[in-house]
Amino acid sequence: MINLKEYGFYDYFEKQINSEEKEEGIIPARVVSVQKESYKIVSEYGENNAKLKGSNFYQDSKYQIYPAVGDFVLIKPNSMGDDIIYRVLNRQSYFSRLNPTLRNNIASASEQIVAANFDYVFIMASLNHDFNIRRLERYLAAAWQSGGTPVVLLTKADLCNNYEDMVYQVKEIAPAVEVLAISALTGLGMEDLNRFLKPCKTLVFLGSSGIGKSSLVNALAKEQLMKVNIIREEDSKGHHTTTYRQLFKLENGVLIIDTPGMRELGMWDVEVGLGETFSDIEELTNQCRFHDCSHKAEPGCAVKEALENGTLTTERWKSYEKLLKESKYSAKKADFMKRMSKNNKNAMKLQHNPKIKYDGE
Ligand SMILES: Nc1nc2c(ncn2[C@@H]2O[C@H](COP(=O)(O)OP(=O)(O)OP(=O)(O)O)[C@@H](O)[C@H]2O)c(=O)[nH]1
Ligand SMILES: [Zn+2]
Repeated sequence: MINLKEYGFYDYFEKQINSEEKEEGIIPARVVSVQKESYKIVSEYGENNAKLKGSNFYQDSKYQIYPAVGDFVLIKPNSMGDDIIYRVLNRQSYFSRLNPTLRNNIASASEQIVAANFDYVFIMASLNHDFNIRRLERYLAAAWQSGGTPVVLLTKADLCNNYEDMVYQVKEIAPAVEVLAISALTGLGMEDLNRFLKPCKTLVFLGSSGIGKSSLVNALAKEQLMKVNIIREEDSKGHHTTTYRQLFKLENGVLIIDTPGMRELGMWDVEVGLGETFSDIEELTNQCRFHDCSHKAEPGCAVKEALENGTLTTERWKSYEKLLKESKYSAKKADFMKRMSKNNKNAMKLQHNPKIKYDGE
């Protein structure tokens, strides 16, 4: 039998289970992967597939909150097949993004949870040429807002001969946050990490691609992550398929959440990315007659003109608009958090109450 405490299940979650549920034989479990509508969970009986109890989740039903990776859920175990998920317990922390299927309609776009119930957010930035303090600020804001505790890891310290300076710079923008320079290659600074690598604690990573996340996890796991992380199973046609666990436990008991959604958040580089990739369009918009041009029907719209004469393709314009919408959404979040974290007390309060919403201020 598995003790769910080893998967981070503690009092905050336990207290949410009511006596009726207990009498009905409903037990807690943690979601380890989500693929469309099929879930993989771990409960005291081990790992199993699970599906939603339809009447509890579908339209107009009691629970509109769907399970995400890292969530604690209540299930009715089923030794013959899929366990049945009854509901999602309140989250202690989470990261979200706009639901990509609804992105084109910003007004009705919903939040999609990409990771839940983590203790630490490892914000990673590599100490090479693209070290960017503004980007770190945004990651910090997002991390505080998530309800997890941020820890900044400056990676590839072996490639930087003044990493102490960089650590100092980061500490200036984040006085309450632990900042560590590490190298997965040489092992530099790795022992300082031990403070955060406690059994039953859950980590997520925030940072762009190539910063050395896999190398770090492999160094922590002391074996190839792939080996730790792979799930082999037979699909309905009897074929062997390979999927990846999105929440997994290292031998030392540390839990790690790694989802495609988290990776996407790491790439969500608000102003910097936008200006760089779409500088031609930004230039065009500056040429519109009205500075607040919506580029729809205004006279003297440079965008409209460029679209008509073909110097700007509709596709490119559409993707710019899409990105702009997203960045407005995340900038709003980041802004709010910046104001909040000016006053550290507020940030702490927020940290313990992730349900405070940036749009409800
Ligand atoms: N010099 C040096 N190189 C490193 C270090 N850690 C990782 N690298 C190199 O950086 C590159 C990217 O490392 P990964 O661990 O794959 O980075 P990642 O963040 O997992 O990248 P994605 O899988 O694309 O998200 C590889 O070539 C690594 O060998 C380090 O501490 N020092
Ligand atoms: Zn215009």
